[in-house]
Amino acid sequence: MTDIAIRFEGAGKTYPDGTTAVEALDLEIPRGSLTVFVGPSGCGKTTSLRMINRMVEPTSGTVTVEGRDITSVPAHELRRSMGYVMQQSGLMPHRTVVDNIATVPRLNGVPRKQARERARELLTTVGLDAGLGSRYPSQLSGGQQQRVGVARALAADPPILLMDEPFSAVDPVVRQDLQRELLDLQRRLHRTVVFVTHDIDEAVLLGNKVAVFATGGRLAQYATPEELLRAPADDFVADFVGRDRGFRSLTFDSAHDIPVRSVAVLRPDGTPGVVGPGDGPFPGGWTLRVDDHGAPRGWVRTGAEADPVVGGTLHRPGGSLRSALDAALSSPSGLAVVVDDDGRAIGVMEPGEIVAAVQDARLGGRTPR
Ligand SMILES: Nc1ncnc2c1ncn2[C@@H]1O[C@H](COP(=O)(O)OP(=O)(O)OP(=O)(O)O)[C@@H](O)[C@H]1O
Repeated sequence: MTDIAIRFEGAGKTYPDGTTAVEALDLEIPRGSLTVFVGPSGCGKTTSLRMINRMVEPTSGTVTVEGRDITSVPAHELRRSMGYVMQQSGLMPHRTVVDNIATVPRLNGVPRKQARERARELLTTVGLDAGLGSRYPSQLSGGQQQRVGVARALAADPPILLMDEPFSAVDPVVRQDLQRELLDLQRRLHRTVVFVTHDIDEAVLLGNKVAVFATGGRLAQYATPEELLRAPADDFVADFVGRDRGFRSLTFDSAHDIPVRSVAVLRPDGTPGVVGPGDGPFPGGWTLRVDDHGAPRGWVRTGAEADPVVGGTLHRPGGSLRSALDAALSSPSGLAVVVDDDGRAIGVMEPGEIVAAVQDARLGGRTPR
């Protein structure tokens, strides 16, 4: 067995009205990976996804799944071997949540009781209370319905999961939860997931590989998120990925070369102290207030009697350059606070040293545009 689960070879789709939805597509999707199809509206992402389960038949070329030309597999059989999740969860309104999830296993001959038991288990897998199983879809929130959609797609334990803009109809907060849970799920289950979105941030967050489609159904670039951000293949990809891509790509650079400096601290009982590798001088003229456990509680000007200015994200050792930069930019003192796994302050990073590291990262290996 190769490590390729799905292979498009010159696979194209031209509709009878002459619209070319997908130009001859060559693409290999590795087994166990999460591959994202991304691009503007109408560029052929959904059509390409649907060619995998024969909801759309290519007009040229072939699609193979696990080495088999899919036209040799009856469409209904093929679809049962793949989970499918779409934007509107597509749940059947007159069936309970549990029976919705159990649909495909029942079609595959699993006895009702067993299928329902498994359905309840799956509810917990996707982060829902098993008690919701007896409700009807309309009695769930949009985010809950999408989770049920994912549970239903997983019910037959398919090796391949096709997801067509599954999170785009829910609000941004719920969407973030769903994205995090999908990543979590994928870490445990290692399915071959093909995920369609028009949101580049979602693509970069979720994808092991990202296929960027351009208008007219052309594949503009197929790369890891990191490659995409660092070296967009052409102007179309560069524009689509966006101007702040350099900033986003810092997520892939480590901050480990930036020295952690010591900082003056003030404990709740008023005793001054120092955390960090040395005993000064302390950068920036600021003192960090800490609580009894040493967790940061805000900044005061050294020597000044004032309420601390709170705020700022925290950086952890091993974190990315972006995390260090975020911590500095959001810190009232301009110093990035570094904390250990227990949240205790262990020092600071100076903004000048962070910026120098950002410049180094940009010069080393970035394609200037
Ligand atoms: N049945 C059809 N007949 C004719 N043209 C079609 C048909 N289905 C889709 N198309 C066209 O094919 C092109 C690609 O459509 P597709 O749905 O794959 O795009 P998409 O990238 O998924 O878009 P979106 O993000 O808007 O869902 C579009 O121009 C669309 O209008």
